[in-house]
Amino acid sequence: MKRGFLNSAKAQKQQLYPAASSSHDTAEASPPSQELESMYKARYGKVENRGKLGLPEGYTPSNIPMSDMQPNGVYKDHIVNGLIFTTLHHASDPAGNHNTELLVEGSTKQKIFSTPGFLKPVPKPSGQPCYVIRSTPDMGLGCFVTRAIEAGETIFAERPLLVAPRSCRVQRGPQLLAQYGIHQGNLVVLAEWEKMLEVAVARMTEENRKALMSLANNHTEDGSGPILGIVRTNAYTSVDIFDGPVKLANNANLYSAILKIGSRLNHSCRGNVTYDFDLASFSYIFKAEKDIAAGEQLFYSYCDLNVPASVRKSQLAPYGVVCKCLSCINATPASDKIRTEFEQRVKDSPKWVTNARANIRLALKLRQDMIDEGLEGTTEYACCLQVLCGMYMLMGETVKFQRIKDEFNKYNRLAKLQAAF
Ligand SMILES: C[S@@+](CC[C@H](N)C(=O)[O-])C[C@H]1O[C@@H](n2cnc3c(N)ncnc32)[C@H](O)[C@@H]1O
Repeated sequence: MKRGFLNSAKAQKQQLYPAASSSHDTAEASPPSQELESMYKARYGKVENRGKLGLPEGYTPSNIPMSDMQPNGVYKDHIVNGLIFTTLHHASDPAGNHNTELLVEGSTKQKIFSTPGFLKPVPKPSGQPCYVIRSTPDMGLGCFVTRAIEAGETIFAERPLLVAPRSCRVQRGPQLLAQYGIHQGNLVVLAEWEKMLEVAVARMTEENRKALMSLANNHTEDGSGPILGIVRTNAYTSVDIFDGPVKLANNANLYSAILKIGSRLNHSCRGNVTYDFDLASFSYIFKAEKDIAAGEQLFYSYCDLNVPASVRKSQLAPYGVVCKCLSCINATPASDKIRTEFEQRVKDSPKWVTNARANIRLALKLRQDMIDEGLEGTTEYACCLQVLCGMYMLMGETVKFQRIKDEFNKYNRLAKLQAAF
């Protein structure tokens, strides 16, 4: 999936805890070469078929030890290759089926565990569960809502099943590549990383292990083991959790999170769901970004929204997704122009307010274009409504003002803009 899979610009939100020794934002930095050498980046998405090339003769995968189990049924922490196997466990869940298995650097574990209020309960949506996972005709399993949902409503929230580094942190990675050559060396690195993931998965409760192992796997032909294949098909890149003080280029020090429900969300370029990660409860919170009718499928965009259909197609291709959303099947040069220009048009729109009567058409056209492209869930759409409200207010059009204001209030539940009316 795009965005790591979920790796697009939209998902690149600010981290929720500050960089330890940096007063400024998490500008991307280049990793020191030694650090880069010690990690091997597995490409997410569907990678090439490596044909019949197998593991090198004479290579035997490392044996990674397990730790002892504590009386509460949770395995003790232990360190292998500079990473800690640890379990997020909440006393209120003795069965442990809301546990998260973490495979993290020690300093990262410390940052996570020292988050103020950690570990809060997972936020509960109001009312009964309102989603179901079921088959789709052409996308495998998907997640559907069982009742009408309003824009801004929380649909579900969950802790990840597993959080592990995005890159394969194996011991002697560069040496393995040098010893076995780039192709077989890569296979060895993938096999070594699988061994680490095997231990993380062995530490899970049976229910969580089953949930993880039943997720989709597109990486069956590239040398990934069964767990790494699932991780690479289903991972949300956790932009809030990273090693060291700053995020490194190419996501090298970020983490992947695998979710039981969230990893069942299929892609659409006209998505209806967005998510936030809350570090204090260590949970992903999924919210409707549009009104969703009972029975509709939930979709999240794996690709960038502000690019033409051809670019979206190429961003999605590595993930085995051929998008058949209305915006893709009905794409025209005009719809591509809307996609590539809507952000700039929204940026320009506050200028229109000074001459509201002359410019109201521009604002109405912008709103309609965004609706046509299914972009109502974007912050830009709420900005556009805010501008329209300002224009109608200045024009003394109270009925129209009220109608757009009601719509603005709905979409602003997620956008959280400061409204001046
Ligand atoms: C994270 S999984 C989503 C859930 C998955 N459908 C399942 O059965 O568990 C991602 C995979 O779902 C499939 N998928 C997602 N969106 C799709 C779409 N719009 N069209 C076709 N397949 C899609 C692709 O195989 C993709 O690699």
